[in-house]
Amino acid sequence: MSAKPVTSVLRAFIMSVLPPVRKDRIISQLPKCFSKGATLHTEDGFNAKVKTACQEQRTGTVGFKISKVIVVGDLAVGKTCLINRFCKDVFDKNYKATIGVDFEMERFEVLGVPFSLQLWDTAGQERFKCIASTYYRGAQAIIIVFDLTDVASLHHTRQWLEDAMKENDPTSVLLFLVGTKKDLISPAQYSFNEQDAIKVAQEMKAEYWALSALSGENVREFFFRLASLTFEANVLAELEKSSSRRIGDVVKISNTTSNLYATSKKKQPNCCQ
Ligand SMILES: Nc1nc2c(ncn2[C@@H]2O[C@H](COP(=O)(O)OP(=O)(O)OP(=O)(O)O)[C@@H](O)[C@H]2O)c(=O)[nH]1
Ligand SMILES: [Mg+2]
Repeated sequence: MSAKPVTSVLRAFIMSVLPPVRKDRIISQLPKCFSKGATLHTEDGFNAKVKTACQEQRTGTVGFKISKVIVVGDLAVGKTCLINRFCKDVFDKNYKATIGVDFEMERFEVLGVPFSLQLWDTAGQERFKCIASTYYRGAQAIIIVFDLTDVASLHHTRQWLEDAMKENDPTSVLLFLVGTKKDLISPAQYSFNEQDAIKVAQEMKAEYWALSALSGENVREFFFRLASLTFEANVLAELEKSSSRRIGDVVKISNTTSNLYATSKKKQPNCCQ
């Protein structure tokens, strides 16, 4: 039996048990990057193969998969506030440390295909780090957060990335370096700090964003961009799988054809496998 009827039936079943995707979670165009100096995708629109596959309903299991996204960074940089601003549209000025991990689900519709993200909010406090790190594995995207008003938190992002990468495949995971609390910094100071942040993002091969959970500036734009790029990578992987199944051979293609950083990524050994 071919795979198509099975996936169609499964999709119909899942659609019937899940509530519909919220109207404000529908993505029909690729959202713009924040900075052309540090982006994962230089094209203006979605990959043409991805658009065609969505139109022809050839996205395989993508429509009922849940992509894992982990959020890491120093304590009190604003990870929880960032997730809460996007998922619940709330902001709490009182600091309540995350203990271990927490997670939120967000459902989108991208190019007409349902797509879910599971956002894992991890603890930045040292004493909870070993619990949190047990949840790093299997991420499709990693958000490394720093506080724009605290330069040390930017420097620590390299260590957060290194720890998260021990549990993940560097050839397929998408990286985002996110500076928070933009409302607390003057435009002049921001421009000065941005150069450093972009340099770190380029070294990491991450896409850079600056935002504020307090004002909401760039929060929705950032998550829409993340959802879109993760979706695109999933569809391309699905197309690669189905073409290799058809021709009986494995063809290696990069996650996003226009991924600036894709060619220089090398597979590193995973200590836990
Ligand atoms: N002004 C301002 N304050 C923020 C912003 N984001 C977070 N904060 C404040 O920063 C503090 C820490 O925020 P959290 O989101 O709890 O930090 P966290 O990174 O989740 O901290 P851990 O869970 O301990 O790792 C809180 O007092 C927030 O109100 C922001 O965009 N602007
Ligand atoms: Mg937290």
